[in-house]
Amino acid sequence: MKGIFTALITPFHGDGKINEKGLRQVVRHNIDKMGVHGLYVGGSTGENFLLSKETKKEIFSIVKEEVGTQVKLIAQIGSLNIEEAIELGKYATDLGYDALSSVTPYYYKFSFNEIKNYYLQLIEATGNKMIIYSIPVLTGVNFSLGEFDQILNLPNVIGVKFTDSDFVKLERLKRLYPEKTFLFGFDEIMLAGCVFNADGAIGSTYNVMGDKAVAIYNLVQEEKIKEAMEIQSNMNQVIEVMIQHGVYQSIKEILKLKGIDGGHMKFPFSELSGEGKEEVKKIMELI
Ligand SMILES: CC(=O)N[C@@H]([C@@H](O)[C@H](O)[C@H](O)CO)[C@@H](O)CC(=O)C(=O)O
Repeated sequence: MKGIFTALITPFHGDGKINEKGLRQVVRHNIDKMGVHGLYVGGSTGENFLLSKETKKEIFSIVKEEVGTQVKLIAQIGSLNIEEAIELGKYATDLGYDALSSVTPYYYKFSFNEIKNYYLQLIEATGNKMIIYSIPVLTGVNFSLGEFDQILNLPNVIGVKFTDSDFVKLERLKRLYPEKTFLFGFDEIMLAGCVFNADGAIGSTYNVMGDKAVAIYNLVQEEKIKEAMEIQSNMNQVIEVMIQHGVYQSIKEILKLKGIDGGHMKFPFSELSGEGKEEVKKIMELI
């Protein structure tokens, strides 16, 4: 479970239903053109938390059918509803997903023990490998090192999707748990994550710049940091525009300009503005 994983976007039709043709094209683009090592399916980027259980299953199924065993597949199955999370986890496991992932339970201010029991129940019920999706900026859940120690020692926990800029904690975790996998979650500083011993990265922008992320990942292995920094800087010029106009919307627009059906957003997300389309067009030469 090392390398670059794309947090897969989900193309929708205007009525909010899955655009299957577009989804298959996006999967093919990630494998054949971006050359990423795996796909992280059902994450934030996939607009997952806006979807019904049935739609989530439809996505897991289409993606697995398109991918086969060409790249590694991680299914983000986390939900505030534990029964739904377990059902999705069993479904993705039965489809043959290499590992599951779950966001830390959010919205209510759960205690650490409540969060630990959530993962225990999920792991026991699904019987698959588990990657903890830690994203304090969106969930407010920020494990201490001691709490990470307990979480990482739960059965079947193989690692963490570390979407956090606390590099001291990242370096410490990898040093204390060298056998666990830490996949970095901020694309704009993924070079720093890899230099601080992350085992790779998971990110939304890799749908359109995954080749650059793979190049950075490889250059870090070769200790060519200066070259890697040039690519990271180039990526960040694009990401700046994406953040200004909507990351997911910008990704779908870039794909469309490349002839791939990125589809619509899921309500209540708005579509990319006219200004955003103009700004995205201007940065196409950087991608
Ligand atoms: C909130 C969010 O979408 N963060 C992205 C990043 O890839 C982010 O889009 C990127 O760093 C640009 O800011 C990922 O960490 C999220 C992710 O991997 C997911 O879709 O689950």
